[in-house]
Amino acid sequence: MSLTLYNTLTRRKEPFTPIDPKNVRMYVCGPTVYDYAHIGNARPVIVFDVLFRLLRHVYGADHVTYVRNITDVDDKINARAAEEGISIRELTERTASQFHEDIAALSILPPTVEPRATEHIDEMKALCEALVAKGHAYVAEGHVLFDVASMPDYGRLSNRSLDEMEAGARVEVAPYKKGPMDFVLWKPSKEGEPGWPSPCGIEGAGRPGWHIECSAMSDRWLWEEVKDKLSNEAKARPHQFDIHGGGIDLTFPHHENEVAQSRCAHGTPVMANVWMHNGFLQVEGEKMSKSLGNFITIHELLKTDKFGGRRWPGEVLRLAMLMTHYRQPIDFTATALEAAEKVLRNWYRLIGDATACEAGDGQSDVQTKLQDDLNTPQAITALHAMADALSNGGDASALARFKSAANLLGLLTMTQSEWLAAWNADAKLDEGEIEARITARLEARKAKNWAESDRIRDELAEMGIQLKDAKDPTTGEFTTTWEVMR
Ligand SMILES: Nc1ncnc2c1ncn2[C@@H]1O[C@H](COP(=O)(O)OP(=O)(O)OP(=O)(O)O)[C@@H](O)[C@H]1O
Ligand SMILES: [Zn+2]
Repeated sequence: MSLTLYNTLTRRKEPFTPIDPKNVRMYVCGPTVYDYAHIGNARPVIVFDVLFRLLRHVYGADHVTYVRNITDVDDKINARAAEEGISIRELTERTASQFHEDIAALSILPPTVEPRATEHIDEMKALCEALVAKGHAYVAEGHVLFDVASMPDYGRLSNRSLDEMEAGARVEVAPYKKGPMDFVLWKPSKEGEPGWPSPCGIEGAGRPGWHIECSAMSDRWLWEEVKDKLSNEAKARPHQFDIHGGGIDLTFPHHENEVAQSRCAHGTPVMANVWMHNGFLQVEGEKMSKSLGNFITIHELLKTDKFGGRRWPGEVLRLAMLMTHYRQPIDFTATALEAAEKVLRNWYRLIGDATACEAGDGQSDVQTKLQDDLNTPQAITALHAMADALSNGGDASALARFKSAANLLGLLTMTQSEWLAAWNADAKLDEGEIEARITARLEARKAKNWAESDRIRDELAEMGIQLKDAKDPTTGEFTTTWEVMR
């Protein structure tokens, strides 16, 4: 077994060695809960779910702690709640439960811990105090600010020098900052904004900056809560953990600043050993993002016909996403979803209602490929090879091996009946709609548009509707009837 991962910190692929193999620890930045998550946001959730599954498989399910937070205090949240005229709590609760509903449909395992920022304010304040006491932060006009000049290797993660950053700083610098790149750890809250008693002798209420939230939550759940059960080697490396992940846009400033806060507060050489970043999901070459307005939400993809004129099963989105390596950009298209759906349909047909089982003997090619920096495209190729072999005849254990190899990617987690039933229930096709599609298909046939006619047949089959074509022996007329597949 050898797992290699690309590390943003060293800019190369390296063998992964956990600090304590009995307690592998990973933190991934979760959503800021003020709006529906878009499918770009789904990418880190899916990618790190695959890594979580792989780590559990390699080190044992009870030996991996995965923390993915919820950011429920942020100025974007305040603004949205005010806009909608609802309380912040109402907005964050609603958005967080929508997020959970959405990602459950993508077969995402729940993380070990899902901490909320508002439940860790004391830890954030303690970090502010420690940073001020050690001369890495200062108080100015009700703010606590991190003094980046106090950290000699600030910029190491994102590979940029402080001079370069300062020269490029175009934002207007607040007059109370010592240096233009100094960032906020704590800021004052006005009447009506969420606030807590401030640290560092500041009077009045305030709230944390975004970066300090992740430094506090990762240390609480990956060090404080687990330190007693760690190996002696791991105890000798306090406040450090194995893997920290997120989208590539978080490298700077968010992760750079997390590193600065955590290392300076605890006096450590690293915050996390391995930093992993997924590439963007793009639309016509541009990052899918809320601010550009070019986004489609997970909810819309699953429940409405806004993308490609139809609804899509969550597992299709998951497979389509994993067809590209996590560090590459993905250009998102309906064609990719269609291709993924076709593959899944075939695979489900192949496994039928075989129930899940653990792969007993040996390591599959799928696992080997995943262990090479999560090479999901090659893992999927390996799954195709297993599927081909199976369709030429295979015994129950070959089937079980195929299914558990697919499970490692979070695929084929259901039986074929469950998949059809889930999709049918979701599609809620009424008879009128089925008839309308059959008419459309007959028209396509008349026009000799075989591709379209096949597409409609496949689409209905996907929803569990089987078509039967017949020619009337007397009139020669072509007719189609349908029935629900069993
Ligand atoms: N288009 C995208 N492709 C891949 N990952 C993305 C994309 N957009 C956001 N992410 C990731 O989603 C996670 C949640 O981030 P966050 O809640 O800050 O979203 P966001 O950056 O505010 O979205 P937006 O850029 O649309 O405003 C982060 O790990 C971020 O890197
Ligand atoms: Zn974070």
